[in-house]
Amino acid sequence: MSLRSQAIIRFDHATFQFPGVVALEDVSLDIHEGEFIGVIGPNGSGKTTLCRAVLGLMPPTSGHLRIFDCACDKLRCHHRARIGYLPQKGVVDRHFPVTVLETVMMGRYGALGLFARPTKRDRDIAVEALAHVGMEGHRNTGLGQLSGGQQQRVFIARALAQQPKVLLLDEPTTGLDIPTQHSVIDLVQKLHNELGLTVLLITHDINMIRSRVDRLVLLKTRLFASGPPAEVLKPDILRLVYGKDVVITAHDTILVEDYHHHH
Ligand SMILES: Nc1ncnc2c1ncn2[C@@H]1O[C@H](COP(=O)(O)OP(=O)(O)OP(=O)(O)O)[C@@H](O)[C@H]1O
Repeated sequence: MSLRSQAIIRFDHATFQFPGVVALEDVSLDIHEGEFIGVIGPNGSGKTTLCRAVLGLMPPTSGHLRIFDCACDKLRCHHRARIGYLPQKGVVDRHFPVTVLETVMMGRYGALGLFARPTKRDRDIAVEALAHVGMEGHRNTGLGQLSGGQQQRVFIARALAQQPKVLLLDEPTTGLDIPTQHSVIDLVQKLHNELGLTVLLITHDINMIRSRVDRLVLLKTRLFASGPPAEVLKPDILRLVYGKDVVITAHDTILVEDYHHHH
């Protein structure tokens, strides 16, 4: 058995519910070390729930979820600390008084405990994380002074400062212009290749990631399809999941109408 066949995240017939709502049902999914996985699906299909589950914020109501072969029913389980997380982007106040390096140092707090003083080693790890995202020259800049794309790089560095095995990104390109969206995804791909990170990337932008990921996971409350992009992105599968909202152009670009209009 090769190392690669070791599943580091394993959903086994796992169901996740909010009161009165099944958010994800009977999901069985093995995520292997070193995979680059894109998670797609329509509005309300359970993408964020999958993310919350992996972070330990939502235990399964039936079935099992194991992270690094641990059931991790405590949020503070050290296995969960090996998962670097980029939340959906909020708006950063231009005057919020925090520097780039201070932001990245927050990624060390899980390892430090909240009241321990960071050491030189913590600082070195944070600076190295900034170098990985090409922002080491901005360490003393105010976070609010940066462009949206630069802020995303800093938040990715904060996740890297955790020295994670897995990088979990929830809609990392939302609110960015198209060239910046590409540069953020390029960076994620580079980190995957160079650091050997396992990547779980949640996105609605199928075209942006289809040529980059090893595997697509298509959700619609259930795990509807999982496999290489060419196998998942078949017109009949897409029509079943997205219905009349999906248009596939002559150039094979996939357009999903109405995405996020409810937000
Ligand atoms: N806090 C909550 N309380 C109750 N129901 C919720 C809550 N959060 C999500 N849900 C429901 O769970 C289901 C899955 O939602 P989830 O947010 O995981 O989907 P999503 O694919 O991330 O959606 P989107 O693309 O719109 O962000 C939906 O039916 C949603 O209405």
